[in-house]
Amino acid sequence: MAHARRSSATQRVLVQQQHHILDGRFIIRNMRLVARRKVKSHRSLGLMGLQRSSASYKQSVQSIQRTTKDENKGRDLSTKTRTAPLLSDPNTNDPVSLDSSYNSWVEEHPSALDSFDRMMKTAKGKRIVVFLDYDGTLSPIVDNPDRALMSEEMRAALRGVAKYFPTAIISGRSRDKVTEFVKLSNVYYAGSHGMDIMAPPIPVKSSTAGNHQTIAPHGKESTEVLFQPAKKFLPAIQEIVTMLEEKTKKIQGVRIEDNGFCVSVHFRQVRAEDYGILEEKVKSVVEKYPEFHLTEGKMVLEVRPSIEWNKGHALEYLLDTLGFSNSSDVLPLYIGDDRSDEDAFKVIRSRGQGYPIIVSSTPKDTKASYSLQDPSEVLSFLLRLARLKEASFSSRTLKNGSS
Ligand SMILES: O=P(O)(O)OC[C@H]1O[C@H](O[C@H]2O[C@H](CO)[C@@H](O)[C@H](O)[C@H]2O)[C@H](O)[C@@H](O)[C@@H]1O
Repeated sequence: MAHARRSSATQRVLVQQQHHILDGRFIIRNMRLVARRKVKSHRSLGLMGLQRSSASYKQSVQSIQRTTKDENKGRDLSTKTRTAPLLSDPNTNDPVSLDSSYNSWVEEHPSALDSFDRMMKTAKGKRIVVFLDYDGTLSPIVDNPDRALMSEEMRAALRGVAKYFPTAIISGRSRDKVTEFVKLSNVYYAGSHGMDIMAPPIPVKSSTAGNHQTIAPHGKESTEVLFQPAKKFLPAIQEIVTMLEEKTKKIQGVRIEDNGFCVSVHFRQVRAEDYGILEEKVKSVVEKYPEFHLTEGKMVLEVRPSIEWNKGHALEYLLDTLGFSNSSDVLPLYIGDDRSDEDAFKVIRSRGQGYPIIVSSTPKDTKASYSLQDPSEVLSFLLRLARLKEASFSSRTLKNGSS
């Protein structure tokens, strides 16, 4: 029984590792490594009876090369051709026909770049508020979470967007970490999947914040306040971090990341055969804390306090604090790549206004309406968004100047 459980866990991690390889395809300096791993993964999948044709393997390597070359040029890639990536069904592990499955998924979740003009037409007269996830959205997925740096181009594009639209980043990272990565003062930051928000001090609807209080960290004069609905769990979280470090220290490749109000257990560099034992160890820690639960992200297990608060709540909270609680003409736009972003997608859907956009190069079950393939497409989208305002801003200035 335990063996069966472990081998299905091992299969799952192999599939995730295969997807990780796709995630890693944006990193130019890792290109060779990625290609080598693909060969390795190709072999492992072959051992599992998941043979893939060498033609499709070649096609995937060519696709990696094409993408990295494009990124090298560092230009607006909004017009680049979308190539269907390599894929196996994450539920069944069966190889799937790449072009057909990806293309039919894109029909249901059209490219936000291709749909840009239409989206902006609908947005006319409405106030766009931009929400972004960090990892896998603003920065490419990499092996070492401490090295998930945002490019200077992305930073400049984000700065441009934030100049014209209220902009917030809602990340699973600790707020300090994501602030340190992004380094921009004109955006709002929410860390720990929205459980740690630095927001404007405008009173929020009681329905959004519940009984949770805000704190002005810099005294009365502060222009921002802290909202931390999971504060009471901090001592337990510290215990959990220590316990996880202790219990997993013998498993090669594990990384424990203290994200403030939640904890990440990274297994991206753990050998597939060790995943089962790691999962058991993590579960045995979480079982000791009934007020916590386990969730899964991209090759990461996350321990979170069981409070009714997620990225969706954080989005609503920020809209309120930004002064849009009763506004019918606000248009939230959320771009994210991971499972926790689905909570924000759902909120936008239920509001019946706004654009939930998923970043994915593989078909996925999602509540998002639009898609972008990877962070390079996110960059193109942000550049277009900023340019749109810049253009209308300068034409208005010209008009005013000439009259
Ligand atoms: O909500 P996010 O900002 O997307 O944060 C979710 C997790 O992101 C980070 O992990 C992911 O990115 C790493 C760096 O590319 C990668 O190594 C890891 O496998 C991914 O899961 C972050 O390190 C986690 O703590 C966040 O929970």
